[in-house]
Amino acid sequence: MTISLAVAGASGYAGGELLRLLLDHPGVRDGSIEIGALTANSNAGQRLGDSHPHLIPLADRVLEETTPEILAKHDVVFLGLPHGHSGEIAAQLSEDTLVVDLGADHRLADAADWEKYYGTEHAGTWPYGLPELPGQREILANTKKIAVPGCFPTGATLALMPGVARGLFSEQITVVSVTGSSGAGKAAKVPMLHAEVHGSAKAYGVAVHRHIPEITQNLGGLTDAQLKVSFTPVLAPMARGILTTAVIPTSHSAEEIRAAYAEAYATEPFVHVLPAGQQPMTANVLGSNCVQIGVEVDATAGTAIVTSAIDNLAKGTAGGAIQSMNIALGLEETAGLPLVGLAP
Ligand SMILES: NC(=O)C1=CN([C@@H]2O[C@H](COP(=O)(O)OP(=O)(O)OC[C@H]3O[C@@H](n4cnc5c(N)ncnc54)[C@H](OP(=O)(O)O)[C@@H]3O)[C@@H](O)[C@H]2O)C=CC1
Ligand SMILES: CC(=O)N[C@@H](CCC(=O)OP(=O)(O)O)C(=O)O
Repeated sequence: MTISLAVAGASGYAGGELLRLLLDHPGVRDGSIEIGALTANSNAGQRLGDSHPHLIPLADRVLEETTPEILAKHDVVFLGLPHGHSGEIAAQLSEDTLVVDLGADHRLADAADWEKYYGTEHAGTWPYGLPELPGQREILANTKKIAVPGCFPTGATLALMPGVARGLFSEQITVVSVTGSSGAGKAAKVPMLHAEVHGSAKAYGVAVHRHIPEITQNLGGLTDAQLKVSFTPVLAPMARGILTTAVIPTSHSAEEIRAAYAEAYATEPFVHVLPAGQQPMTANVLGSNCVQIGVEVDATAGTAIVTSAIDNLAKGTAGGAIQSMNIALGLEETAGLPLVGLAP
């Protein structure tokens, strides 16, 4: 049986990255998965190649309107839409359709958190598409709805998970993530122009970024401790990549913490804990679904310093979405997901 798949928001960065990865998915290559409708908003009626000239095999496909009727004809629907647009569309799709939401709409469990940080009505909560979380693969293998994590929560959660779950850190967690500008999407305006971003770096969303409750939710689910999570994103002059630095008071040694991380991630295909003294670099993971993690301790300060590097568009969005789709469809989890980055 052929699985038919649609991508809503195909003209955007997340939709484009999904299609780039899907084109090399073994299911697409052997014909068992068919790329069906590609939909957009302002670009509907245009060629996909006008939005994504790099997607050469699909360049002449015409983008359709994003309607439930067009999406409903498919077994799998990816929603790469701005926040607040997935809930209404998803509600009009069949219960049997595997819907993978790349937006934030279904990530948070607490409606009050959603309303506080997003300012609209909460659409509901779906199983969270981070397979590395304890017990999550089983949940994803038995669901038809997946909320793909935000890019910062992916980098921060994977950087902190083993230390928090094993009680190696204190409750006060400080996270700073340096990000490339593609995280803001194609529709971003003046603040993302080359002249504004090039040769400069700036913090934004300070103390109010909407990924604070998502990171807190992920880490809070791993411990009974009352975590206090501070998160600050920093925009850097690069297109892709997120480098996260987490600083957490600890009384444990670097060797002990690194051994705990190595053990926790020993069987994870995409998570790589680096040896002592080696630090993650965004270039090492670009274009891949991989995460690099560095673990050090500053004994003088009494803090662990854990760093992680991801590609925001790959493991941080489209790659993570395909990884969860693979699990939900009973396919090889790593299918179609590059294990090697594009460095230098
Ligand atoms: N970029 C990233 O690194 C990450 C993105 N995400 C999430 O993925 C989603 C997509 O982000 P991204 O691709 O970056 O954003 P883009 O702005 O690049 O793309 C948005 C897409 O949604 C379409 N769209 C815009 N408005 C509407 C509407 N009213 N109805 C239907 N479609 C609409 C656009 O169509 P058109 O261009 O034709 O107007 C475009 O295809 C967002 O929810 C984002 O938060 C999550 C993690 C990381
Ligand atoms: C550079 C930049 O602007 N990045 C975006 C990250 C968006 C994202 O990954 O996540 P959502 O799916 O939750 O929107 C931001 O900080 O809002």
